[in-house]
Amino acid sequence: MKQAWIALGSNISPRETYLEQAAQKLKERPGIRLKQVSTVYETDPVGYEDQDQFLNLVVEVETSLEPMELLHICQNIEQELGRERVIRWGPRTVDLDILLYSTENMNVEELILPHPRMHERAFVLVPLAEIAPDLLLKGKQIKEWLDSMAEQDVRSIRFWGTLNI
Ligand SMILES: Nc1ncnc2c1ncn2[C@@H]1O[C@H](COP(=O)(O)OP(=O)(O)OP(=O)(O)O)[C@@H](O)[C@H]1O
Ligand SMILES: Nc1nc2c(c(=O)[nH]1)N=C(CO)CN2
Repeated sequence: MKQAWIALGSNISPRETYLEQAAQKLKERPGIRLKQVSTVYETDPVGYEDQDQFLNLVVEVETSLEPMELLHICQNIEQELGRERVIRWGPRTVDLDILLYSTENMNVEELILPHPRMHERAFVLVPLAEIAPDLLLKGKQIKEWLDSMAEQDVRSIRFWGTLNI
């Protein structure tokens, strides 16, 4: 069994329903156990700013699947929930990004681990620090990555609530 952390995001209504369905689907897939679910945060869009606000959270799973199998499950759930790729970093019903898979380092186009942009995204670090503050990313704890972020970026991540799963 391996541990993995997955970031979920949605900015198309009904955001919380998409997130709940995605988490539920993850939970029901063979080879995946949902171990922890962070609270949900409302966040300003990063990258492509002319779009609605996101709801974001992070989950920890225990899995017998290989990294690429886990990626394909995530992509399959995105498809089932109607995700369309139109604009890079644009609106989405649901997005599931694998942040970390155990201590695995991978660098193929289809799957980069750890996720290459996770350390610069407050919408990832805030929920991840809540469920895994001591987890190491490039030799540094998640709570230390968060401490080194600009205060205004961290303050823009607003507590929203919890998922019903
Ligand atoms: N760690 C990873 N988790 C999920 N997808 C990844 C990862 N590494 C590489 N990819 C690849 O990235 C491609 C683009 O994914 P996606 O459209 O979800 O990007 P995005 O979420 O909009 O942007 P970002 O990658 O910056 O989070 C996918 O085809 C996928 O194969
Ligand atoms: N606030 C926020 N911004 C984003 C998000 C996201 O989940 N939340 N996802 C992106 C691509 O992964 C790009 N920008």
